Amino acid sequence: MHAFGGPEYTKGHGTQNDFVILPDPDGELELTDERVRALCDRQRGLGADGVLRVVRAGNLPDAPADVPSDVWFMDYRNADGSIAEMCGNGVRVFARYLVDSGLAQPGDLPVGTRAGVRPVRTHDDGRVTVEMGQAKIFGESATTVAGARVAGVAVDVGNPHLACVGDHDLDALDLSTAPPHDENLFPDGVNVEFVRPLTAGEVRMRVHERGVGETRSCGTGTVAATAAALHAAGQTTGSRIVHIPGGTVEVEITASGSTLTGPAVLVGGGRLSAEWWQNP
Ligand SMILES: N[C@@H](CCC[C@H](N)C(=O)O)C(=O)O
Repeated sequence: MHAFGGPEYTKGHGTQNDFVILPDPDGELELTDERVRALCDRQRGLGADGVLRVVRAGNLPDAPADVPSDVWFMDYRNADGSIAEMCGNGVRVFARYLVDSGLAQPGDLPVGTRAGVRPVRTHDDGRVTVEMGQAKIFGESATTVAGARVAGVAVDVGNPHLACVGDHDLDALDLSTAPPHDENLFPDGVNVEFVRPLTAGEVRMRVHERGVGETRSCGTGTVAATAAALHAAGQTTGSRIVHIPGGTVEVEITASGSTLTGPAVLVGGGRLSAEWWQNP
């Protein structure tokens, strides 16, 4: 057996939005953009949509001041190395990792993110519920698909989204490149959801994620999609079952916040090669 000798990792996913989890309680790993890109690369690395570093908030210099220092902080990176404020599927997988590795007790626990602390509840059946905060609709906008304008609403779920609700032919959508967006409304880029209402209370969605590309699920995206679907139906509160290519999640939006419930799976883990980590 090779003694790989590099950092520990675990691979996990939430509705097939997949992550490499790096435990680093003291914030000692030098997590460069290049290392993140290499880890997420599906040919030269482990392959993932993003990286979740597990660090005590007090040991991460850029953790927001309102996150208590002893809270476990999800230092999230997109596959291209960029930092995002929030990742809903990531929080579920992160909480599953904390519980399964003995860093937290099952039940209710807080997870620190760049969008603030997110209260989480782990369930016995493997699902995890995350309190996602308010999904704020802050404007109307549009993108273009195959030369045609597609209208949507701008939604802030801690990170930015353009959620387009309509009678889309989701199977025919080409999301191999990023749908164009209004740079004035979304100066830091945007995650774009195409949402098709099904029967009452259910929608289907595909997503192109900022810093990643098309993914099989996006937790914050499902919350944005639900807020947009409710808005299109003239409502501000309610719930939706959201079907994404990687599975199904449940979203509820109330007057004061929102919740996301879905599965969180740990696949396995080991150690990276120390040599690869030095020069990935
Ligand atoms: N997959 C995530 C969202 C990850 C961040 C996003 N790509 C961004 O840049 O905002 C989720 O499950 O919410």
